[in-house]
Formats: sequence, C-alpha cells, structure tokens
Amino acid sequence: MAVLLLAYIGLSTVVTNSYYQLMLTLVPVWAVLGLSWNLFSGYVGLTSFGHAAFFGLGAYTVALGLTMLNLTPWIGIPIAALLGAAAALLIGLPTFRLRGHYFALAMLAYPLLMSYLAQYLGLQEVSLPMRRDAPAAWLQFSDPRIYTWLGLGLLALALAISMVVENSRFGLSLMAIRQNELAAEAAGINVRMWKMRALMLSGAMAGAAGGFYACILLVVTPEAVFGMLVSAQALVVALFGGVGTYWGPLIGAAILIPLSETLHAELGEIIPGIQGVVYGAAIILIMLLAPEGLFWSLRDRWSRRSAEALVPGAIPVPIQKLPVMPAEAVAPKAPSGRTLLEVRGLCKSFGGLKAVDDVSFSVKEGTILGIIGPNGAGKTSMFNALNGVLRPDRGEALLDGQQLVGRKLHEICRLGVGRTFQVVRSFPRLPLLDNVLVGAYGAGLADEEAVAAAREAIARTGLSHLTDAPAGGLTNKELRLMELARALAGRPRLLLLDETLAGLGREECDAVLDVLHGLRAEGMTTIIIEHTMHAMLRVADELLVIDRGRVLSHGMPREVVEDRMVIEAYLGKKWLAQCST
Ligand SMILES: Nc1ncnc2c1ncn2[C@@H]1O[C@H](COP(=O)(O)OP(=O)(O)OP(=O)(O)O)[C@@H](O)[C@H]1O
Repeated sequence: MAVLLLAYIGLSTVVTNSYYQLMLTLVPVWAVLGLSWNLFSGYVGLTSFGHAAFFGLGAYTVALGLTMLNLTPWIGIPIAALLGAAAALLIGLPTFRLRGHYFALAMLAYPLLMSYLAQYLGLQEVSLPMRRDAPAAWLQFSDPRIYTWLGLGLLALALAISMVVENSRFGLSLMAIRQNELAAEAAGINVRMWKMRALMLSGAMAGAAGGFYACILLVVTPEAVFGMLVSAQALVVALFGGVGTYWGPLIGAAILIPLSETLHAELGEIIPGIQGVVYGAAIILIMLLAPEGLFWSLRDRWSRRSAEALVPGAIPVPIQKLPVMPAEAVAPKAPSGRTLLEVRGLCKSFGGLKAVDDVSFSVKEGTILGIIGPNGAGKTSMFNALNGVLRPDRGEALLDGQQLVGRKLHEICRLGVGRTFQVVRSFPRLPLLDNVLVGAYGAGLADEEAVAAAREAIARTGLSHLTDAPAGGLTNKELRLMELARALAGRPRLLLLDETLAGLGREECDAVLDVLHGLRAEGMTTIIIEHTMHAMLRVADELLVIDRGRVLSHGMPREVVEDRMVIEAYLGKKWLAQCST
C-alpha cells in the first residue's frame, strides 16, 4: 500500500497537463467516497443509493463556512465530517426500520431532498472566494499537485480507519450482521447500534470527502454534489473493485475514474455523458465476469493457483477430508440438580394461531432436554420466545431467577443463553476462528479474552485442526459444529440448539452427539430440538413433546416414547389402532 502511495506521488509530480492533474486529485476523492460507502454498505450489506447526501452536505458546509463565516477549510472539513455523522444519525433513525430494497430506495430520497432544499434556499451556485494571500491557510494552492497530495492524505486517513474497522470487532460484527442479522443478534451483537455506528462513520468520511471536493472545484452546485452520479460513483467504484474490503474502492477508483475522465476529455464533445456510460458498462461487465468485484475474483484465482503450485500435479486435499479429531477431554462434572431454566405459562400467537400455548417446563443444570414434536408444532417459536427473537404474549422464563421475557435478543445472549439456528450461516471467506470469534465479541468479551474463548470453544467442539481453515470449505457436520462453537464462545450457561443434527448422516450425527455428551460432562445445560428419535434417545436426559403449541408429554425418554398420546401425535390414530390389534 505504501509503495503504491509513493508511486502515485511520483506520478503526480511528473504530470503537467492540468486536466490530468485534476484527474489524479479526483481518484483519491472518489476512492474516499467509495471507502465510505463500503464501510457501511459493503460490511453491513444494506445498499445505500444516497451517499451523495453526506458528500453534498460536506461540500456545502465548507463552501458556506468560507463565504459566510470566513471559516478556513482546515476547520470546515472536520466540521463537514461531524455534520456528515450527525446527518447519518438522523437518516439512520427512521431508515433502519426498513430492510433490503426498501432501505436502498428510501436512501435515494435524502440527496434529492437536500438538493431541493439547497435550491429553495437559493444556493444554486456557491463560489468559494479567492484567498490567494495565504494559500496554505485557505487551502487554495496555485500548484495543483498539492491538492493531489492532500487528497492522498485524506485517502490514507480513510484507509487507516477502514483497516482498523475491518480488522476489529467492529468489522466482524458488521460482517456478522451482513450474513444473518438474526444469528448475529442471537450471538449478542446489538445490530441497530452497530449499524448506526457504521453509518455515522461512513457519513463522516463522505462529509470530509465532500468538503475537500468543494476546495478542488471552487464552485458548489446541487447537481455536482447531491446528484445521482455522485451516489452512483460511490457505489460503482466499490462494486467494481470488490465490496467488503478496503481494496475494492481503491481498485475501482484507480481504474474507473481515469478511464471515465479520459474518455470524457477525449470524446465528451461527441458523446456527452460518456462517464455514465463507463459506469453502466463497468457494472454490467463486473456482474457478468466477477460478480463479487475485481479484488475477490483475482484473489480467488491467485489462491487457487498457489494451492496448485504447492504440489504440482496433485489434486489439493479438500479441507473437509482432513481427519476429524475428537473433542478435547475435560474433567466430568456431576449435575448439581439445581433448576437453571424455569418456563411458566409461555404463550405466543400469530393472529388466530396459537403457536406456543401455555407451555411450562423446567431444566436442571448440567442436563440435556430434548424437544420433539411434529412439523409446525411450535418448537422453534418456543425457542424464539425464549431467546427474544419473538416477544411472548404471556408467561415468563427465568434463567437462574432472571427474567428473560421482555429483554432483547442480544441482552438475553449476554445473560448466558447461546443459540444455534436451523439453517447454518457462516462467513465463507473468513477462517473458522473469526466465524467463532463473533460469538465471543457478541458476548462482550475483551479482545484477548474473546480470542481465548473462541479457541477454547473450537477445541470443545473438536475443530482445533481447522481453526484457520476458511468456513467456505467446511463440511455440513463441521459447519454445524462451528455454529455450536460460536454459541459456546460467548460462554453461555444455557444452550438452545435448533435441529443441529439436521441433514447429517448416521456417523456425522454420532460425532456431533459425542460433542454434546462432552459438553454435558463439563456441566453445560442444553435444550435441543430434534426430529431424529434415535439421536434424542441417545443424548437427552429428558424429553418434552410439543404438539399444536401445547406440551403433550414431559419425562424420561423411554417413558415419553411409549406414551400413547405421543405415538398418536407422531403416527396418527390409525397407526395406534393397528398397533393395539
Ligand atoms: N412469524 C410467523 N408468522 C406467522 N405464523 C408463524 C410464524 N412463525 C411460525 N408460524 C406458525 O407457527 C406454527 C409453529 O411453527 P414453528 O416453526 O414454531 O414449528 P416447529 O415445530 O418448529 O416446526 P418445524 O419442525 O417444521 O421447524 C406453524 O403453524 C407456523 O406456520
């Protein structure tokens, strides 16, 4: 990165043509805006079509600060960044209620709104007054190269922020949200707060870029700073280069800005609006050839090639074929006999459907409670009501005396409830360790402790040999264990496992059951939903049968499976009649 930066500085010193000199200044500006877009949309996964709102706000702040308040851009740009963050807060508060396409479309409205506001206030064209007396103090240099160097300085700052974010719990939390909001929240991540932080940081970055842009252009108009092309440029450079990495906007800006500006300079008179054509063509090409962006495509190709080069002619051994180590042994702990979870009269309805109907049960510390029931019986809804995904209509759930009902998902996680979901969500490009680390961060553990907790959880699930393997190469069983490790990394007191054995063969199932036995031996309390009866009989200390939202039976596994009501619920009255005859 430093070498590239030095090369760029070298290039800027030899270019003399003023148009190309301006182009060299614009590359870092659009790269900063791309980084700002990537910081929010790339990591969180919510597409923003409205980053021009922050950019334009920054540009107008600097321009108006200079013309009306005699404020130097050296102060104006930091204020532009602060206002960008404040605008992000105001925009985020109502807009985070929307998801997916609705969020993206709503974001379109903000730059439009600001553009109309600027026109209404008579700010169609704000020219920055000339202050040639003290160029350094007013950021008005006659040597265009200085702007390029300042732009590079701004880029270096934005890059440093992006790197810190990407390699910290901040970035990992955002990526977890991007993959699966619900699972991230269940891992203890306060989704709304992290999204807001990301948008505010992104808004600040875009505001600063806009402020600097005003100093380069010297004239600020609504179209130039709030226009659709501004938001599009932020998005296109990041998508083209690769989202979810700071390299993406850099690569995108370094290729697309010179290309579009050169074409504009050479062909602008014959084909007006050629820049828009370049961006459109770039997006179409990238979608067809490298949908995840140039960086990821090149990196994947590079890693494939180096894997082949490592053992010429040999077929690389897939990660999933590595021998599976047994879970590391831990001294067994006798169950204390204390009640850890007490559920009383839990109810949850969807319209007229009673999905959970007056469910009461308790779980003793250090035991495994298996929950079975036909499809649609209300098992997952009960889990959701227990760990805060759904708010129960009535009833209570006490974890060691602490009320869970009424608390948010991440709060319940921090109280000591770990959860896995029916569908495993991994972060395929990240190593197993990072995938598990999300759970430790979510539980609020400090950096070093979080890494230790993640490694410990990986060891407890017997995946230590895969610690650095990317999750994308794991088998179904390993992914299930990885999700279990993520739940364990938060050091929970109660584990809620939703169909952890789903889709596994007999041998794989046995391996996961061994891990669950190991956890019980360590004193872990677990509630597991499962359809596979043989597995339930092997692992559960008690069984709870739910049918049409109600508890049908609760007791020792052997007694429960011989219960006539249970057999009827599973196999129907006809079957029961045949059995009796
Ligand atoms: N968000 C929702 N809105 C409306 N109905 C829902 C919702 N979630 C679940 N249901 C309904 O509640 C009932 C119980 O569903 P639930 O997913 O809890 O059952 P389950 O026992 O977990 O089933 P399965 O074993 O198939 O996962 C079903 O009839 C389902 O259609």
